[in-house]
Amino acid sequence: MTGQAPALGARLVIATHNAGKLAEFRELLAPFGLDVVSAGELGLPEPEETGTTYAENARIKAETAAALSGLPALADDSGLAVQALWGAPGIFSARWAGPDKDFTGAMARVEEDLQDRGATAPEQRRAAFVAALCLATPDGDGLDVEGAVHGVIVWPPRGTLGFGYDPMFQPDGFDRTFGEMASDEKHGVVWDGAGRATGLSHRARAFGELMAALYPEGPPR
Ligand SMILES: O=P(O)(O)OP(=O)(O)OP(=O)(O)OC[C@H]1O[C@@H](n2cnc3c(O)ncnc32)[C@H](O)[C@@H]1O
Ligand SMILES: [Mg+2]
Repeated sequence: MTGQAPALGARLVIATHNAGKLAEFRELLAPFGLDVVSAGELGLPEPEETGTTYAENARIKAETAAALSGLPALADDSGLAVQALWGAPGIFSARWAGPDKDFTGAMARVEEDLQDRGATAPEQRRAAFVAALCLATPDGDGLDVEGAVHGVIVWPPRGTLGFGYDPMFQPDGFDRTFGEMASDEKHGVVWDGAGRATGLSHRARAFGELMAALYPEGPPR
C-alpha cells in the first residue's frame, strides 16, 4: 500500500448540507491533511433521498456528489431509531423536522409518540443513533460502512451542544446527553495500537469502520 489512501484522494467532498455533520467530519478528518470541501460550498444540489435504507441514501448522496464534482465524495445518512416506535424516525429523522429544520418540534413528536405508547420507564425508551457512510469515487467505486450507538431517550431535552436530536439522546454508560457533551467526547476517535479507530458516536464508529475498510492491513506508512 502506498502512503496515500486508495480512495480518499487529496481533495475530498463531504456530501452533506448539514452544518453539524460537516463540522464533525472536519474534526474526524483533521489529522489527515486532506483538502476537505462540502457539497454546499461547491454549490452542489441536495439529491432526493429516495432510498429505503440509510445505506441506500448514503450511496445516492455520495455518488451524486462524486459525479457532479469529479472528486471522491463521502456521504453520511443517519438518524435516530427508537425501539418502541419500530425504528422511527429513522431514515425520516431530517424530514420529521420539516423544511424549517425544527428539531425542537421533532423531538417533541418523538416524546409524544412515546407517551402515546405509555413508554415512561427507561427500558421502554431504548434508541440508537445510526450512521451509514458511503465513499464514492467519480469512476464508480463505492465503499459502504455503518456505525451505531445505543442509549435512551430522555425528556425534557438537555444541553445546547451538538445538533438535531442530540439533547434527547443519552448514550449507555453516561448520565449526560449528546447535547451536554463536548464534540471530542461525542465523536472523538481513539486509535488502538493496530491503527484501528473507535469512538462513542454512531458517526465516529462508522468512521472507524471506514478507516479499517480502507486500510485493512493497518495505517499506511
Ligand atoms: O442529507 P444531508 O445533507 O447529509 O443532511 P441531513 O440533515 O438531511 O441528514 P440526513 O438526511 O442523514 O438526516 C439525518 C438526521 O438525523 C439527525 N441526526 C443524525 N446524526 C445526528 C447526530 O449525531 N446528532 C443529532 N442528530 C443527528 C439529524 O437531525 C439529521 O438531520
Ligand atoms: Mg438529508
